[in-house]
Amino acid sequence: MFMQFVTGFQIYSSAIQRPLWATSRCRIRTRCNFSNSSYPHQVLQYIDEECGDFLPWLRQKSGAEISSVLSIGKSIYGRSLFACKPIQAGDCILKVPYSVQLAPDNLHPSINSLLGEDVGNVAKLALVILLHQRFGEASEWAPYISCLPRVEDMHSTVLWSDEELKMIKISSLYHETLKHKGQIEKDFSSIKHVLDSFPEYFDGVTLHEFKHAYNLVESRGWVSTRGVSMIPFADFFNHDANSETDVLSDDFKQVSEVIADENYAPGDEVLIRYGKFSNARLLLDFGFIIPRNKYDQVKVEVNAPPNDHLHALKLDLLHRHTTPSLKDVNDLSSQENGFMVMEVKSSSGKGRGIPQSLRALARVLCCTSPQELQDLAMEATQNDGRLARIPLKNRDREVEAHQLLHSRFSHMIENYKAALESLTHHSSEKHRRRMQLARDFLTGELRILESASSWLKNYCQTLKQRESV
Ligand SMILES: C[S@@+](CC[C@H](N)C(=O)[O-])C[C@H]1O[C@@H](n2cnc3c(N)ncnc32)[C@H](O)[C@@H]1O
Repeated sequence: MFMQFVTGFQIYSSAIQRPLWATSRCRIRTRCNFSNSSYPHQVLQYIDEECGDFLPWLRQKSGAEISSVLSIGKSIYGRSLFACKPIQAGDCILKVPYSVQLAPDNLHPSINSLLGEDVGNVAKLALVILLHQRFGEASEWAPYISCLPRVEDMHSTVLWSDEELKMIKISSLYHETLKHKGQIEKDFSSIKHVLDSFPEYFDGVTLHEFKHAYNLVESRGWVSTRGVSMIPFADFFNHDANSETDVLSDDFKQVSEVIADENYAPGDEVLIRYGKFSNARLLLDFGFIIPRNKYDQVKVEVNAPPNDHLHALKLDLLHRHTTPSLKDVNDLSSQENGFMVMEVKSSSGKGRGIPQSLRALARVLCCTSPQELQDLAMEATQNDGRLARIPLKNRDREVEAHQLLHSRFSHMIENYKAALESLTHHSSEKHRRRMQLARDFLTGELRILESASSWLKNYCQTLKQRESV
């Protein structure tokens, strides 16, 4: 649930030897809107006033220079980091010692000792944040805590009301969100007795406040050797799916570092990649989506019809062949009863984006006799053990299998269109923003479904044409 965080000295060493070609890639850059005067003046104009004392405080607390090339500003993504001096690819642009990172071990032992084993690191770190929020100006972390966003400005779906969540009911993200909300509520119940034991610190903490702290951790924390860590300053980086820049951790030197993956001019917003995340994942954990996100994927469910007289045989066959090798090479794996579908770039290409395992399932579901099923089992044994991975010899049946998928996709497309049409104007600013997020999110998933549907339609037509020749 966090941005990916590469740990270990070895990975760190290889990261700074990044090949030079990485610097010439084309990527999205956000520039601040400066006037025409020279850049040092412009950069100074752009410094985020609210964070004026933040970097000097962090420098003093750590006893080390954090960054001499980045300054804190604001972009359309909220608080952001900008180059204030020229940066070359390969430069180390930021170093944050572990000693000034917040982690679950910052929780006082008297509180920690009361927590059960079932309480995870995110909940523990959320408690650390709650504690320092309560201390206010008296907290030694106040300059950092005061820079964290207010709950009203965060839009992760775990913070959406039941009414708002209905807008995305059509997507698997709806159920993912409910599951995640359930986990947060469970964690809150598990720590409630600790909150009650320390009324001087936690008096009146509500589930809503806990959720806020929990989502602060999920949207800004990195998995680390300390479990999960909040890395002040590094968590002002915004996300760009095309960036190759990660936050790296060197356990030997006890420091987190960022190495630039390309050149930046003063005034450029410096962006990193949190991970290769779909929009569902971005919206659940971070509260935003990326239009035309190249890592986007939609969960599609296809079930065996229970009234099929071969139902039991088919399930048995599928069960016997559901081994780890069913995973597709491109990691488009089958997930429980769902399949993750990505955009199919060309309707006349190979159909990359539709998992092979989904097409295999459709081939099995279309069999009408035990003999056909046996033939598939035999073919799998003679090949690599995977079931129905090659087109069926019976071309009609191959068309039928893909028509079955096509009708499933068409049905989903109709439902997505209806869901999009039902999103009507709303008056409150927060709700309007979330409605726009829902609209953009569903539009992205619809685009994927339509691309897969066009490919399936084209595949069936091509097979039929070959048959009639
Ligand atoms: C790690 S914080 C980055 C700093 C943040 N902008 C701030 O104001 O403190 C992650 C949050 O930044 C915002 N964000 C980051 N990248 C974004 C992007 N590409 N588009 C929109 N919002 C983004 C989202 O609100 C996300 O939850």
